[in-house]
Amino acid sequence: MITLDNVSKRFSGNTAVDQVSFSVPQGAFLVLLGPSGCGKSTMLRMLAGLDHPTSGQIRFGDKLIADGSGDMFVPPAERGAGLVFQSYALWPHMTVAGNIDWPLKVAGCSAQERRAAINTSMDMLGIAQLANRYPGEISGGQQQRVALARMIAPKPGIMLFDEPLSNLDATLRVEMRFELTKLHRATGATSVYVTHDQVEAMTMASHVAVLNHGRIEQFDTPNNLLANPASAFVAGFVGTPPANLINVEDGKWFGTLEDPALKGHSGTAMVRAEEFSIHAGPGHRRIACTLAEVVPMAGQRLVQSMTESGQRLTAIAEGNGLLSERLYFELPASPSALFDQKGARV
Ligand SMILES: Nc1ncnc2c1ncn2[C@@H]1O[C@H](COP(=O)(O)OP(=O)(O)OP(=O)(O)O)[C@@H](O)[C@H]1O
Repeated sequence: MITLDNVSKRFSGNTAVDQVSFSVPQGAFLVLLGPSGCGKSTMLRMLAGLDHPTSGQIRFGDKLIADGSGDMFVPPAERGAGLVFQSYALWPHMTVAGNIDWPLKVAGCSAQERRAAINTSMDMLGIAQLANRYPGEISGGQQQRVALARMIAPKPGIMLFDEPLSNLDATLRVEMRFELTKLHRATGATSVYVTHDQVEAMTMASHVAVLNHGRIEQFDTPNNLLANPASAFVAGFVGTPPANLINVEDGKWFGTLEDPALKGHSGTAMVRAEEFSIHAGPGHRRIACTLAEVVPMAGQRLVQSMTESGQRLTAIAEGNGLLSERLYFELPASPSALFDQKGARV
């Protein structure tokens, strides 16, 4: 179990992590998800022991490993946590096997233990045939596999990942997502994974912490984030495509279309792309748009368009029918969720 209790991290006046509390059970796959600069890496670095919290407490199981008061700080090497970064950080003068061996050697394992751990972790990542090559002689994807094998060789109880797939191309990323999920299951280690890619989060996580400006917007399962976003920020960040957030003024969609379902509300309303229907002409509950972009997606089309007031809307079009430049998006009978002017769910 990993527990954070009111953890904050300030860098000379700048608050990177702001009073974060959560707990995940042993064996969880926690994803820290959020836009650039929201504090994900700082949280991971505090778990790894590379940064000290300014206040609050971090526990692995029952053990206090860092306390903002400064009274307790377990050094990185004694936390039983392995770390993999976006850059593979392999030693260029050591072979693949030598790189994997390095942390085992530092930990003082016997030659026999080391040999067994190197072979097991190379087998798990499917890189045994590369054992005697140098990092300069293997591809980027293979280097990332070596970095992962090096991380799991000492059998860490906690695996920490900082955007490990961002240097890989799209096809390799999909393959490695699958490999990472397999690795997580096979090792049983609790994983914490930093990304700004919500597809990675949704496919791999058991728990997701959505971060914004150093604070947790929502801590939930991937399904609940999609079904019940706690804030406008979450609704506009997760999902493929993310939901539309439509401006509502005094009970009127876009400030112009009055609707009893919005009575008295000002803020935003959530409409998922699949809840709009697309029409060629005007009508009840329809808003005029200009076609901006059409993206084919799994037998359907993602249609991006712009309203006259400049709001970008996304809808799903079935089939291959021709779409004219002038379109009308029809609103559903009621919004899936309403958010107030500060973005909180109402
Ligand atoms: N060593 C540091 N000194 C000062 N400010 C820092 C330091 N490290 C991070 N920050 C600041 O803390 C905030 C959070 O940074 P952090 O790297 O944790 O964000 P992130 O969500 O991981 O971003 P990215 O996805 O771009 O890596 C940012 O405003 C950043 O500038």
